[in-house]
Formats: sequence, structure tokens, C-alpha cells
Amino acid sequence: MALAVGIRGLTRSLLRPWVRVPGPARGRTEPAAGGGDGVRCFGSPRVLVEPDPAAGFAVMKMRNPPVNSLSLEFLTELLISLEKLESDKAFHAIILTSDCPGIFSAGLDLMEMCGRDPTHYAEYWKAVQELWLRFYLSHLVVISAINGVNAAGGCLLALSCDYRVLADNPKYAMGLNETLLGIIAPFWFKDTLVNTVGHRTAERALQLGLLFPPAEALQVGMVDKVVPEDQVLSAARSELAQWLAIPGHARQLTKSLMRKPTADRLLKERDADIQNFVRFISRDAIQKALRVYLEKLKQKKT
Ligand SMILES: CC/C=C\CCC/C=C/C(=O)SCCNC(=O)CCNC(=O)[C@H](O)C(C)(C)COP(=O)(O)OP(=O)(O)OC[C@H]1O[C@@H](n2cnc3c(N)ncnc32)[C@H](O)[C@@H]1OP(=O)(O)O
Repeated sequence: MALAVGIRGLTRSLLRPWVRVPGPARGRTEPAAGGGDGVRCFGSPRVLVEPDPAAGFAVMKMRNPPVNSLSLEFLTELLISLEKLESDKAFHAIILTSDCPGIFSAGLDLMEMCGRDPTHYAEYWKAVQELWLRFYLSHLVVISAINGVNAAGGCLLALSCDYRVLADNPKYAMGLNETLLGIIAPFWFKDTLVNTVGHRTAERALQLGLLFPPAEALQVGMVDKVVPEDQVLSAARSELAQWLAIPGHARQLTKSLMRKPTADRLLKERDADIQNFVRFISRDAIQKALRVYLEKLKQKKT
């Protein structure tokens, strides 16, 4: 099985970095996220980046409709956007949000984990690991402005940020609901949750596959602030000011001090974790459970 799938190689083969943004943003100058004028948006088909270099941050909008499920291509585009902002000294922070109404992210793309071959599963899992590692350890301040429902892998992405603002809508529940699908959140999903809400809350949440509505998410510490829906981005921007006022090197080293031990656990066992995922997801019983879950999602419409 080819485990040595390079995300950078994958990246190069999938898309040219900074393709022109399709859809409404293509080729026109939009007001920058922080209100500055004349700054051109950039991005890729599934990720729109609205930079405000004068204010030192960019808004990264996920737009992989209908539900921002984290397909291999989407993961790759998120990574490219992050890399681009990290390598530009003008940027110190990112606000991560969704461009899909009512949905932050439905988590990992079930189609990537269903009916594919082991090589694909390995490649996909490596990209999921990479996304977590890169967001979790980013030297930038990353704040998520969660403007929709946010399940499993999508919740992991938000938990990897430094601060979370959630829109106050009872439909916008978030959590690691893997057990509801008959699958298991891997140890690094679990560690990220434990680091955020503590062991007891994480234990109960993970076993029961709980999705917390805003008031409960706030109460258990899964998010840091709940605000009216139309204020999610402005609240994230206001919060950013406090983070950007701290000397960058001190904040970055402190972040690393807090997070490196958790990331190192995966870095040490990365290939074993991929093999474990491939074995698990390839099982007939797991494939069947995923198909049944997908079928239920489709049936709820009829
Ligand atoms: C050893 C370790 C082993 C394994 C570890 C694996 C870890 C896994 C992590 C994950 O992230 S698994 C994914 C978990 N996600 C979910 O449970 C969310 C599922 N989705 C929903 O609950 C809903 O779709 C919704 C997000 C609440 C949105 O509801 P809405 O009514 O607005 O949309 P609808 O359900 O009709 O969906 C539209 C469309 O999208 C398809 N869909 C939804 N979620 C996914 C997904 N995660 N992956 C792929 N496709 C998804 C859904 O089937 C519909 O498709 P259709 O239009 O063709 O019917």
C-alpha cells in the first residue's frame, strides 16, 4: 500500500495555486474582510480568501456546497490557502468561516471513505492528518466564526483554531458525532476535544456522539462565545484585536508549548495511524454502516 503520498505532490497535481476565484468573486475587487478597500480576493474553487493585509488578517471562507464536506480536493485547497497566508509576512491571523448558508461543515466526506480502495483511503487519511496538523500548529492566530451546523471532522477543524465564535441558532449544533455513524474518533480527534473541554465532558460527548447546540457548546467550553447570527464575523474580528496585540513570538511559542505534545503523538505514529484507518474503514461491517448512514441522509429528504 502506498502510504508515502505527499500532500505537496498531491497539491501540485490537483490545481494551480491561486487559480482565479470562480463564481461571484471572480475577477472583481471586493471590500476586504476588515473593511479595507481595493484588496483583491483570491483562492481556489472551494476556498475564498478575503485578505485585509493592512489589518494583518484574512477571512477564509469554505465553499464546497452543499455541506462543506471535507473531500480530498477541498482539504488540499484549504491547505494551500493556509500555506499561502502563512508564508506572507503581512498576515498574522485568519478567520475561518463558511460560505454555505446554515452549514459550517458536515465533516469528512463520506464518499471518500465508502467503496474506495485502500490506496485511496491511505491518501485521504494522510490529507486529513495534514489538515489537522497544519491548522492545529499554525503560527497564525486562527479564529473560527462558526455560522452553521458543524459535525465530526468539521468540528475538529474548529477545535484546532485558537478561538471559536458560534452563531446563536439552535440548529447549529456541533460535536464529534462519529459513534452515531458506527465509527470511532481517532486518538488525535479525542485529544483535541479533551484539550478543549476536559476529560469527563469529552468522554461523555464522544461515547454518545453528542452534537451540542450553542448554549450547551458554550457551557462545556467547546466554543468561547455565542453571538447573534449576523454578528459572528464582527465578533471574530473584535476578538482578533486582543490576540494581535500580544507580541507575536511570545504568543506563537506559547501556542507551540501548549499544542506540540498533542501533535507529536500523531507525528510519531503517523503511518501506523494511516494503516489503522485503512484497516478499520475497509471492514465490511464499517462500509455497510457508512452506506446505511448515507442512505438515511438521503431518505430524510423524501
Ligand atoms: C480509526 C478511525 C476510523 C474512522 C475515523 C473517521 C472519522 C470521521 C469523521 C467524520 O467527519 S464522518 C462525517 C460525519 N458527518 C455527519 O455525520 C454529518 C452528516 N450530514 C448531516 O447530518 C447533514 O447533511 C447536515 C450537515 C446536518 C446538513 O443537512 P441538510 O438537510 O442541510 O443537507 P442534507 O443532509 O440533505 O445533505 C445534502 C447532501 O450532502 C450529502 N452529505 C451530507 N453530509 C455528508 C458528508 N459528511 N459526506 C458526504 N456527503 C454528505 C447528503 O447525503 C446530501 O446528498 P444528496 O444531495 O446527494 O442527497
